Order: sequence, then C-alpha cells, then structure tokens
Amino acid sequence: MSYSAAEVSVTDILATAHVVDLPLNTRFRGLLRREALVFEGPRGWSEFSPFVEYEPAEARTWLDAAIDFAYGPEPELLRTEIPVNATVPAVAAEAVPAVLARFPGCTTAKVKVAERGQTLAEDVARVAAVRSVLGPAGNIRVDANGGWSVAEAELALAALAPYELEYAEQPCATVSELSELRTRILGLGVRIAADESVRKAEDPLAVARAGAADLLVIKAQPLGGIARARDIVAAAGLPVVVSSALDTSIGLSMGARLAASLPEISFACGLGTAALLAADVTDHPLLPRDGAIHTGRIAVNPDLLTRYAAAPERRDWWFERVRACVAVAEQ
Ligand SMILES: O=C(O)CCC(=O)C1=CC=C[C@@H](O)[C@@H]1C(=O)O
Ligand SMILES: [Mg+2]
Repeated sequence: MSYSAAEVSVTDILATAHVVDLPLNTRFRGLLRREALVFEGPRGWSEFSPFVEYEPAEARTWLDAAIDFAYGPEPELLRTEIPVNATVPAVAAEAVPAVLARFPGCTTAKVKVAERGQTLAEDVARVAAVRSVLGPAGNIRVDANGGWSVAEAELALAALAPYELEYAEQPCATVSELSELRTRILGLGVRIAADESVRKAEDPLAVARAGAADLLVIKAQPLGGIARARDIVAAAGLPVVVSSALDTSIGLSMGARLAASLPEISFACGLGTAALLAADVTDHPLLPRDGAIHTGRIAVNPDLLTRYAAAPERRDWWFERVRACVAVAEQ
C-alpha cells in the first residue's frame, strides 16, 4: 500500500521543501541543469523532480512516489549494495573515456543513441569507443528513447550488433513498433527493453502483455513509488532494470531501495547518474564505487540546499506544481 498525493497535505510537504537547481557536468537529455524539489518526512528526505515540461496529469505519479518515500512504509531490503551501469550521454566518441572514468568499477555501460541531429555513424563510433574502454567482458546497452522508426532501428541495430549489445532500450516509440521490431530482429540476438512504454504509458503493463519487450526499465518516481513499482514488476513477470530519472542522490536512493527490495536483479541498474551531476544535496552523493551504490537513506547538507537554491520564481513555480498535482489527484 502506498500514500497517494491526496492523503498528505500540501502544507506538510511544503513546510520542509527546498527547490534546488543543480549543474550537470555533461549535457544529458538536452539538459545542462536539473531542478528538483526535496522535502523531509518521517522516513527521511524525499524528492519530487518530474522534468519541467511534464504537465500535472503526468507529474502526479512522481508526487505520489515522493510522498510515499517520505511517509510510507519501508519495503524489506534484501541487499545493501546495487550494481549500477555507467550512463554515456550522446557525446562525441573522443569524450567517451572521460565519461566512463566517472563510473569507477562499472563493467556495464548504457549509451545514448538516436539523438536528434546526430547520425548513425556517430552512434556507432560512440559505441565502438565504449567497447574499446570496457573490453570484451563489458556489457553495452543502447537507449534510443523511441527515436527510431522500425526500419531505422533494424538498420541501426544491425550496425551496432557487432559490438555485442546486452539490449536496446526503447528503440521505437510505440508498443506496436517494438513488437514488430522484435520479430524483425530475431536473428540479431539483441534484446528489447521498454522504458517510455512503461513509465509514460497509461497502462505500464501493456507492453509486457503484448510480448513487445524482453525486459522492462523500471523508474520509481514516474511509476508512483516503490510499492507501486514493485507491484508492476511482480505483475509483468519480466526481468527488470531499475533506473533513475536523473534524480539527485535522494531520488537515486529511492531507486536503490526499490532495487534492493526486488527478489532478483539480473542486470546492472541505471542508478549511477549522480556521476552526471556537478553538484548534489549531500556531502556523500550516491556515486558509483566499485561499480555499485549503497541503499541507505541520504543525509542532506542544508548548506548545499542554500548554495544551489533555485531562483525565487522557480521555487514558486515548483510549489505551485505540487499544488497542481494534488488538485489533479483530488479530481
Ligand atoms: O538508465 C540509465 O543509465 C540512467 C537514466 C537514464 O538514462 C535516463 C534518465 C532520465 C531520463 C531519460 O532520458 C533517461 C532514459 O531514457 O532512460
Ligand atoms: Mg530510457
């Protein structure tokens, strides 16, 4: 059971809330800065950080997740360390070694591909550079964020398959495209993971039911929190990769605790993204060490909340956003 946005008052949430504006150290998802609202509840610090373009109807589940993490029941944790992957933004191939160096001990890398304005040749060069740093024993997955048509995906994955892919994440946008692609590339040996088809879908289980993916990417904030994400994992019956939403270390700890509560994690999790931030809200960011992060709660340094405080108008915007999400929940 989880706490829905309607059950805790806005006053409670905003009483301890801070809005931070953190710099990234490389452009990721078109962003150079990441804003997040963080607040404290009886269980510890929590985070509400839907991307700014999301409307309240979509951001609402992120608020449910944040409230659940601050006030809700703690799941039983089965492990204290979670193996994580390196996340490689759509950088030039020459920049790959420096990016990977931020993820010490990570033997799996997720590489962004199909970035708008870039070519397949750039994707191939980036993946080749990752393979040459990781060596033959490393695992490489690519994430196209739905950027390819079925035909483009078929072509691109054929070009990338020689570098040995662990899986391709959201190669196409829709469930029916994923389904078709999956049939078309059977001979290639590349698995398909669904991300947006889970976290942005009306029904997060539809992709599993359609048999359109081999595994699911599970993100705690968009799916409404740890308890709801656990239910989705149990119902889907597919292997999962728990990933971040480019959160601060607080949101990452929500993901880490979700991963720690699952009966099985057979893939490195996409929870190493504190390494993409140039600042955080804690003196002990959840940076990968020996290829893993820990599953403890995060101690916030109030000085960092002050140093990285968002401008007053942005703070007001986030506070209003919380109110708008609660209003949607109460409709
Ligand atoms: O999975 C990872 O390695 C890190 C998380 C990550 O890639 C993402 C986080 C947030 C937004 C997304 O564009 C992106 C993703 O699509 O998976
Ligand atoms: Mg993804």
